[in-house]
Amino acid sequence: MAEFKGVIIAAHGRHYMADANGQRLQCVTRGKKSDVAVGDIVRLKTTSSDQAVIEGIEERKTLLYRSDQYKSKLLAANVTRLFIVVATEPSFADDLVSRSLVAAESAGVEAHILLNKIDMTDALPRARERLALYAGLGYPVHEMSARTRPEEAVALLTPLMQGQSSILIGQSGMGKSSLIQLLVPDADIAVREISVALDTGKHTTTFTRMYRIDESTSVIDSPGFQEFGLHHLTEGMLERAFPEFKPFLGGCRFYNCHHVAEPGCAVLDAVKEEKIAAMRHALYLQLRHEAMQKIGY
Ligand SMILES: Nc1nc2c(ncn2[C@@H]2O[C@H](COP(=O)(O)OP(=O)(O)OP(=O)(O)O)[C@@H](O)[C@H]2O)c(=O)[nH]1
Ligand SMILES: [Zn+2]
Repeated sequence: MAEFKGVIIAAHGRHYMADANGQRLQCVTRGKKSDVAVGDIVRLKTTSSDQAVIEGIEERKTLLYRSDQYKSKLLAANVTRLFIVVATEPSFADDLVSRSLVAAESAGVEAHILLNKIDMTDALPRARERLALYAGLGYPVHEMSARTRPEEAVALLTPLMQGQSSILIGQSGMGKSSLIQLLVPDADIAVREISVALDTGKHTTTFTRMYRIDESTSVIDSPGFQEFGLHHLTEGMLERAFPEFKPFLGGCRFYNCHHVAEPGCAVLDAVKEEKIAAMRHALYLQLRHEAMQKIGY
């Protein structure tokens, strides 16, 4: 049987769904391997009319993943743009926004922030104020209301997503599902089909899936997350994932400065002078600490 190519459009544990020229195939990997991610282009061999085995993974352009002390979890492959969905209410966690930005930077993925629920005007000024930090770092922040101004939200997002492989991530309750519904009107049906095929039962929101919008445009919906571990990042990757550190990186007294407590550290000086936000430096220290806890996977 000849090999052919497909794209992984859903993953649930070690069960995958691939799309090969419009045909949906349930897939498994050979052996115990589970290193396949949604968005991967895979080489397949059919085993029955709607099933296939994954023989290999084509080289990835990008790979987003999370990790804790013990293991890492692939989030999505070949993504070119990451959208972090936040809302005026409930309020969002800066820690998760920054971790997502660090993940995007280290994967070479362009990150944007979507501020949803701007109809909740009481909470809007505070949300804007908090997001000014990220806008100041160069991350585009786009405002919308999925519920009260859906057409405007679609008009804003369509050109941002055109020709891109996007992923939407966000904490629960920010309106990510509402935005996906606007962008992919038949998302519900697609999800039901996939969850029957992959036998995910009621857990329709617990798996990552990709929707094709047109030939060159796709969007990945990933489950809401409360934690975003980045234990896999090395110190060198970490400092480069904070764009605001860049102007200062060559300026430390010690060439191998860790920017923790060293004398003559240009990064620490910049924090003192408020050129770098203290909160972001604190997260850098936290991520550095986490990376050192890595047990090896
Ligand atoms: N006021 C207002 N409410 C919104 C807006 N967008 C979504 N909501 C509401 O916010 C709640 C959460 O929206 P969802 O789209 O389910 O949020 P989610 O981020 O997908 O959350 P999970 O499904 O828990 O991951 C729902 O009650 C939506 O109706 C908006 O623009 N304005
Ligand atoms: Zn330093």
